[in-house]
Order: sequence, then structure tokens, then C-alpha cells
Amino acid sequence: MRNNKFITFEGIDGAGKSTHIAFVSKYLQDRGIDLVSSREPGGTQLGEKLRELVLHETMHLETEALLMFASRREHIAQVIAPALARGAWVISDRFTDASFAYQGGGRGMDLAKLDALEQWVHPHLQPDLTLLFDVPLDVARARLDATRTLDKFEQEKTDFFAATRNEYLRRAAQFPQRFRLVDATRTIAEIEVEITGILDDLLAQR
Ligand SMILES: Nc1ncnc2c1ncn2[C@@H]1O[C@H](COP(=O)(O)OP(=O)(O)OP(=O)(O)O)[C@@H](O)[C@H]1O
Ligand SMILES: Cc1cn([C@H]2C[C@H](O)[C@@H](COP(=O)(O)O)O2)c(=O)[nH]c1=O
Repeated sequence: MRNNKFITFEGIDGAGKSTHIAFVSKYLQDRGIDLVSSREPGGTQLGEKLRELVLHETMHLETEALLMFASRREHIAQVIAPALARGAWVISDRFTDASFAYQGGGRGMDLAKLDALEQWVHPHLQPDLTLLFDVPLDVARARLDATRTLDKFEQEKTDFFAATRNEYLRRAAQFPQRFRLVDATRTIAEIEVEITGILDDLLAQR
């Protein structure tokens, strides 16, 4: 078993992932961890080009899923697998749970097809820890509206995000050994206290 960890951050848009990734990166690096921080879709030159397409172009839902997994395949080959192999920790802003939540839950794509893609692209790789930042839809929407121009996903309606959130919660219940459900309605400082405890447990396992 390797000592270095692969940590993923998940949640509906506006839940606060990016905010907490910055905190986690600093916390781990301050403790001497060799850390690679990345994101999906994206994380490689090709992946970032695919990201531009999937976040801004209208397309068939299966095309969207395939592009997410294409970006992921490249991300694993170029970034995640080499980093884990040399002993670095990897944190990724989203991974395959997002495909199940957004393409499966949100868009209603057959989950069996997503299972098949997962088996194809990373049959043996799973995160050691997945932090799922959970907030009600109105809270996420208010946070997004206050900050930025919305992309294709962020412009989706309430029903889409309700189904996306439900699928995230279903997967958290299905894989309790790696998911930690974080109540992201609390203040950033309160959430950081909880995350610190989770990270300290991981660091103690080394
Ligand atoms: N716990 C919190 N309380 C209040 N505001 C928060 C909290 N967490 C994040 N925010 C604010 O909400 C906004 C969205 O946060 P952030 O960009 O981290 O979300 P995100 O989940 O990464 O979104 P996306 O998935 O769309 O990139 C930011 O302005 C951030 O400062
Ligand atoms: C990996 C992945 C992502 N998505 C969606 C989820 C978000 O709306 C965007 C990425 O934007 P973020 O601000 O960087 O979170 O892409 C998806 O639908 N399916 C996926 O597999």
C-alpha cells in the first residue's frame, strides 16, 4: 500500500471546493508534503482545451461524458499516475464522481455506461479520500451569482442541480470508506477546522 494519497474535491458548483483546495494545499505543503494540485476537466494542455469545449459548447450528453473521460484519461496518464508513482500526493478539483453526478444525475445518462467508462479509463485507480462539499441549491446559487460569469453547467436550472446533488449523496452513501461529507453551509473557518482533523488523520497514517 502506498503512503501518499490521492484526494478529490467534489460538490455542486458554488459549494466552495476551490476555496478549500487552496487551504488544503497550503496545509499539506506546510507539513512538507510533495503535492501536485490539479483539476478536471483539464489538468493537462489537451485537457484544458477539452475543458473549453465542454464548458462552453452545446453537445449530446454522451459526447459530453466521453470528453470528460478523454480529459481524465490524459490527466491520469500525464499527471496523476506519474505523481503517485514518485510518491507525491495528488489533489484534484473533481474526478469521476463528477461524471456520475453531472452526466448521470444531472443529465440522466445511463449509469451503467458511466460504470463502463470508469472501468475502461481507470479500472484500478480510486481516490483515497473524497471530500464532498454539500450545500442546498439556493446557497450555491447565491454564492455563484455574487462572483462570476456563469459557464454552461452553472447556467443549468434547479432540477439539474437537485439531481446532481442527489447523485453525489447517493455515491457518498455507496462508498463510505472514501467519502467525507462536509456541511459546506458553515463558515469557511468552521469548515477548515473539520478539514484539518481529516487531514491530520491522513498524515498520521504515513
Ligand atoms: N463556507 C462559505 N461561506 C461563505 N462563502 C463561501 C463559502 N465557501 C465559499 N464561499 C464563497 O463562494 C464563492 C464560490 O466558492 P468556490 O469558487 O470555492 O466554489 P466552487 O465549489 O469551487 O465552485 P465551482 O465548482 O463552480 O468552481 C466564492 O466567492 C467563495 O468565497
Ligand atoms: C470533471 C467533471 C466536471 N463536470 C462539470 C462540473 C462543473 O460544472 C464543470 C467544471 O467546473 P469547475 O468550476 O472547475 O468545477 O464541469 C462534469 O459535468 N463532469 C465531469 O466529469
